[in-house]
This record gives sequence, structure tokens and C-alpha cells, in this order.
Amino acid sequence: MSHQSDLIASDIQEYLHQHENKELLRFLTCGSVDDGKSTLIGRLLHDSKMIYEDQLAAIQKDNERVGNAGEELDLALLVDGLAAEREQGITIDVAYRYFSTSKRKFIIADTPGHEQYTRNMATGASTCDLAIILIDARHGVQVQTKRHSFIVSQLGIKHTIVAINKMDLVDFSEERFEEIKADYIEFSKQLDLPDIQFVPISALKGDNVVSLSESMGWYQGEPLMETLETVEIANDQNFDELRFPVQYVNRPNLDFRGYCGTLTSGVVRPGDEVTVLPSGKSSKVKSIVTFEGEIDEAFPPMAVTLTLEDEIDISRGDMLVHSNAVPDTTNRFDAMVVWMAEESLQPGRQYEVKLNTTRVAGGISHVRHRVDVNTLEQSAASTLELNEIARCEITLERAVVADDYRSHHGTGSFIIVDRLTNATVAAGMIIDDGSQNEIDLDGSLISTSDVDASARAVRLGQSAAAIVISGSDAEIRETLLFSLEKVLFERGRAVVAFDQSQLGDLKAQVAGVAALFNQAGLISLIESDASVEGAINLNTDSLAGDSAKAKLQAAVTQLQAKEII
Ligand SMILES: Nc1nc2c(ncn2[C@@H]2O[C@H](COP(=O)(O)OP(=O)(O)OP(=O)(O)O)[C@@H](O)[C@H]2O)c(=O)[nH]1
Repeated sequence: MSHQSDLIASDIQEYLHQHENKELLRFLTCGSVDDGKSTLIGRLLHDSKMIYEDQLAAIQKDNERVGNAGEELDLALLVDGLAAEREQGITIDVAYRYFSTSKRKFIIADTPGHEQYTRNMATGASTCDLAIILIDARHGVQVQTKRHSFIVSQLGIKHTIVAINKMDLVDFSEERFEEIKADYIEFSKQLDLPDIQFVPISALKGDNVVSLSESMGWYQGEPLMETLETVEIANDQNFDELRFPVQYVNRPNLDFRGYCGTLTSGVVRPGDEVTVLPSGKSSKVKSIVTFEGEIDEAFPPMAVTLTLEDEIDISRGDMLVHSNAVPDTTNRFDAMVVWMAEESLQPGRQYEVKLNTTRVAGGISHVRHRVDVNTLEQSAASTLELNEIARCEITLERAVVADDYRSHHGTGSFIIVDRLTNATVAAGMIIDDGSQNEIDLDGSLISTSDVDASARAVRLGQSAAAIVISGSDAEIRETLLFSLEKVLFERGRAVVAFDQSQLGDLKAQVAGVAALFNQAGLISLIESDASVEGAINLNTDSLAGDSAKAKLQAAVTQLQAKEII
């Protein structure tokens, strides 16, 4: 079903053509229980004329029986379809809704507000372009708001609309709106949400949902629906780095050999030089074949068949990339993992890891830290229970392309499958924040001066410490630095080390980053008497003991007392 257009009566072919070519926006709604998700979706469907008259009549009838909206029509009844939900008055499954306006087509994932349904929420959110985070104006930013925002940021959803709902219950107060907005901005600094917009609404009464509210003349922005219709998403795709995971090798006869799959990123054209991973063999694209014939260009998320100039050995699970930008392959990487099984994780146990079209034996070799999604706090963990989220190290039997999820949604995620039961026990998003590059194989750390890497690591949810080491004995400073880097890194902390030669603007950088993130991801080795505001200053001269080892012990005790390690 779609919005009502005059074209339906006059030129149905033209209408269908227009409809087919409209851009699709997938979004999810999330928030605490009773914030008004279902009412908002009902309102969007109702005001965009997506409700059949008999459906409307049915909810009018239900409204008298179980409606929660008093005199107003309870639009949530339209959405909360499941019987169990209606009785409990809560949403328990991910429900997908479809609607369209003259400008765009929409798919809404209506995800549950209850804590035990984190995995449903993560599932519903994983393919979305935008998230609407609902906040009840009376209650402000809640634990659930934080939890959902964290998941939205982890999933790399680029656009966020914070809809402050039930404005009618706070007298449409601008002051209240600004207060909640400020709270949210403060909290979301820790997250990676690149585009946040705030809109005050009343889902029940329709204020600022499809048209601007008369009761909130102070609001300068656009109604929610207009943002949904116009937010720029075309450039969110990664068109730069080609990733074509081969799904199927099509050999109908001896004259044709085509590789079928869905382009997850990049653009490919006939004549392009491509390399097959993991074999490393190269060839040129001969043609791009689709159901409608050959085409000159393919981009995500097109499903196409590629033929190559040369007969090279390619099978399902291989990946085609451009020869001038071949990504590294690795059998060890870090990922944010959501544990989805009833039984807890046994680290080191062999599972099957499914990345795209590839299946590789492997598993979680190490849980770096668990993240409490309610508070964003990290804690040490050796196992994971249902719905828990943790940063983990994944080790596989053979090397694969391990793209960062944020830049490669298609190839940066995976699931972990139990080999015996074939059940999915976890889902993960690969993190490539450069921190892995800082350690060599035996775990020792190579210094880098990349402040950005540290800032990124912090944004990605690693906790970190800004520690400045000073003291008159260079050797002791160095020993301390080196040992602390190792300890911190093993605990999943962001570590970036500086040396004295970069001292020039180092103090400003340390102070700036420390202030920005409260505890920033820097360790620095500084001249004898340095100290930096906002950082933990360890002066080796004042640490107890004569030997480097004793001083290290004293430093560790200090840092433990501050709960840094
Ligand atoms: N006054 C007022 N009430 C609202 C508004 N939006 C929703 N409500 C009411 O708030 C209650 C909860 O709304 P729902 O839409 O069911 O909330 P939900 O977030 O979908 O809740 P779950 O399904 O439990 O996750 C209902 O009684 C709604 O009528 C609003 O803008 N103003």
C-alpha cells in the first residue's frame, strides 16, 4: 500500500514507475516502554493516509475497549498487533511497517523497549539508515535512551532524530525541550552519532509530526516527517572500496562462467582490474550481467553477475576487490559482540564464524571488556551471558578480509554459529580503530603519535587513561611507559604513546584530549618535570623504591587505586 496519489486513477503505469524509483529510507524507532513509539508510528501511517477505513473502524472499536489514550484515538492499537502485546500493553517483537509519501518509501522497524529484548533491537536496527529515539518529555533522558543510543552508534547508523514526545503533557514548554536536548547532547558526546536532530512532538495529537505545531511556535525546525523525507542518505554508502563477495559460481555451459553476488561497497565497471581474495590472483572484469542484460556500472546494493577476462579459480566465499586497493587479510581482529544464546560463552571454544558468504572455523579467543549498555561502563569479563555486549578478540583458522563495520556494513559484520546445533550464538561488528596496528605479534607496543586513533578508540567505547610520565631518569620513564602500555592494552584500554621528540605541541594535545574525554587515551613520555592538567601525572622520582621494578609496582598501585587498571 502507498500514499494516495491522483495518478492511481489517471495513469497507473506512471504511478507505479514513480513509486518504484523512489528512494527507500529504513528507520527504527526506539525508546523506553511507553514513550510512545507505537503511537508515533500510528500517527505517521494515519497522517500519511496509510490506513484503510475498515482498519480505522476496527481501532475505533478497540479504542473503547482497551485504548490507553482517553478521548483521543489510540493509534498505538494500529501498530501493536500481537495479542500478547495488547494485553500487556507493550511491544515485544520487531515489527516492520511499510509506508510511502510522494517523496520516499519507508520501512520502519518498531523495536521493543524492554531491556530483555536487546537482541531484537540490535537485529531490527542493523540495516537502518536512521534512528528515531523517543524521549518522554516528562521523564527526560532515561537509562533506556542511553542504551538504545549506544547500540545505534555501535551499529554505525548515521542519522539520529531525538523526538521529545508528549510535549502536550509539559505545556509545550520550550524550556523543558531545551533542557532534555542539552542533557542528551552532553551524554552523546561519548558516542559516535554524526548527525543528531531534535524535534519536540506530540505523537498523540500530531504536533510537529507531519505538520508544524501551532502550540509550539517557538520551534524553528521542520516537522519529523519532513526530515524523514529529505535527510540525505545516498552518500552514506561506501562507493570507494570495492567488495564483491562471491555467492555463487554460475556455469550453465562451457562457454559461460559468471560470479554472482551482491556488491556491498564500491563501484565496478567492465575493464576494471580485480584481485580475488584469498588467492591473490588477478584479472579484468569482462562484463556485468544482470537479469535485464549487460550494464556499464554496478554499485551497492546491486546483485549482479561478473564475468572475467581470464579463467581463474574462484569459488563461493571468495571476495573480489580492486587490484589497486587490496585490503589486508587477517585471522585475528577485534569486534563488538552481542551474545545471543541462552548458554554462556566459553572462550576458546571452536565455533563457526560466518562473514558474508564465507564460513571459517574460529571463535572468541579473548573477552577484552564487557560494556554495560546502561551506563557505558566497562568491566573485565571472562565470559558472556545472553544479551551482553563486549569487545572481544576473534581468532579464525584462516585469514579473511576484516573490514571496519563503520565503513563497510556489508563486510564488517559476522555471526558466530554453534557447529553442533547450527544455532546463531552471537553477532559481531568488526572494529578496526588502528589500535591493533599498534601491537606487534608478541604483544609489545609500537609507539604512535596518532591522536585521532586515540580519540576514535575512546569513541568506540574503549576506556582509556591519560597518563603523563615524567622523572629525571629516562630509563625508568621508558620502562614504566612500556610496561604500562602493555598492561593497559591487555585490559582493552586505548593506548597511544608519544616520545620526547614530539614534545612541542604534545602538552596541548594531551590536555585537549584529556579534557574532551575526561579520561583520554594517551600515555605520554615527557621530560623530567612535566605535568599536564586533566591527566594522571606519574613522576617517577616521587614513586617509591629505587629500581624500575619497584617504581613500576608503586605506579600500578596508584593506578589501581584510581581504577585505571
Ligand atoms: N499525552 C500524550 N500521550 C501520549 C503521547 N504519545 C503516546 N501517548 C500515550 O502513551 C502511552 C504509551 O504509548 P505507546 O505508543 O503504546 O508506547 P510505546 O513506546 O509503543 O510502548 P511499548 O509498546 O510498551 O514499547 C499510550 O497511552 C499513549 O496514548 C503524546 O504525545 N501525548
